[in-house]
Amino acid sequence: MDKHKKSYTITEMFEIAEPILKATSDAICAIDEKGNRIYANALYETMLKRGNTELVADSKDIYIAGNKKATVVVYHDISEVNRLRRELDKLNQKLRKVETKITFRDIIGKNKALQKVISTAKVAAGTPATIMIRGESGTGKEIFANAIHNASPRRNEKFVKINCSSIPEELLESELFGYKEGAFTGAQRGGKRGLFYEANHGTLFLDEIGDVSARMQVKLLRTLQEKEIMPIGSTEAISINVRIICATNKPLEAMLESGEFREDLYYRLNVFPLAIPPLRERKEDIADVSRYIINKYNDFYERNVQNIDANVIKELQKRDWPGNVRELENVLSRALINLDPDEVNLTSEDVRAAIGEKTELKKQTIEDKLDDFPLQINEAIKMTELHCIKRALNRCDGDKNRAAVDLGIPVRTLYYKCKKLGL
Ligand SMILES: Nc1ncnc2c1ncn2[C@@H]1O[C@H](COP(=O)(O)OP(=O)(O)OP(=O)(O)O)[C@@H](O)[C@H]1O
Repeated sequence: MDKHKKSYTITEMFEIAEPILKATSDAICAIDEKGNRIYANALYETMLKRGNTELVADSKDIYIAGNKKATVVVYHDISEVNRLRRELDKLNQKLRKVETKITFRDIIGKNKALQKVISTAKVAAGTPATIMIRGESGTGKEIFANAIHNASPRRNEKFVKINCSSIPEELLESELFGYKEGAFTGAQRGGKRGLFYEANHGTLFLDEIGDVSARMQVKLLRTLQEKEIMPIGSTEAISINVRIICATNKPLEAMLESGEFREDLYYRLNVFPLAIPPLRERKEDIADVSRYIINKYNDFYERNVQNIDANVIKELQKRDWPGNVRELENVLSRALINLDPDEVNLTSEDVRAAIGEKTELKKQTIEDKLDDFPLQINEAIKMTELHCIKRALNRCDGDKNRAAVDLGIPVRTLYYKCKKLGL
């Protein structure tokens, strides 16, 4: 032992260590061998006074020259850790519900036409045939596609979905078929597997199939005929085994007439047609669907609605629901969010308020968008013209004759405007 080393009393030791003990985020106190408190840091006072704090404590005895001189107790505040743990548990519960596979039992409605579609879909699920689902937006095309996949022999393989209308043509091609490394500038290293490849042995759901361009229709037809894909920039075809389910809200038969949709592709896709009726044609289902939605979202929004007033259903049945079940789901979700967490009744006032909120919101977004327009009228008109013309040309695959008809202007005016706007 170092003879020159000064020996300290336990109290002096705490005084020396004070700056360190003060800097920690734990509450610390020390008790001498007689049980008297000889030290407590500032946090000790505040943390132990806060009644609801969740704490865990550790203690250690301190010996000097073999004699026990004090016991130090360290308290950790674990309320934040516990809060996060509870949050995580809740999220995990929600996630488990979301991950639960969608089945035909999730498609609610006793309406005869809907029940007929469900039974046809069940038969189709057992076959490898291509299925074409028709129906307005929000009628349940995607849940049907999911339920079919989960009832099919491919249920343990992947279900891959792509919305063909939300992606520009060049991107759609690489998304679907993939590309080889170096196929084009900006192509990622190692290339990219397309969704057809991803869905191999499983199901590929091509949503909004009526919106694919003429060129992509040719590529899709070739893929379905040959059962192989050719990634962009590659010379080697890859065999694939994919079940196709597609959906659209477009009048495909009229598009065949006008030449916008290929007949050969139509017949390849339309092997098992399923047409989902809109909600306004099955208003008798609104009660069951609403109850299902409330049950589904009660947990999600941490609400506790147990009763739906009879007037609510009457009120809901009066509407035509152009956005179908999705719109009904949005209205009921908003009504739930606005309720008190303990409220057990959903009244027609709650629903009316939620419907009203929606119209207000819609108005606001349009106004907001207009707020971003240039102040100068000429500039604003130019911007609108540019937007309308681009949209029409896109929809008509660059065909100016058809675009001019859609825009309601002579084709010569369209040529002139395109030149002026630099298109
Ligand atoms: N019969 C039904 N029973 C229960 N929920 C339904 C039913 N139909 C639709 N839904 C729900 O409505 C919402 C919209 O359904 P989905 O996305 O399948 O419609 P969609 O026809 O594919 O819409 P879009 O054409 O806009 O892509 C989803 O949350 C879905 O779960």
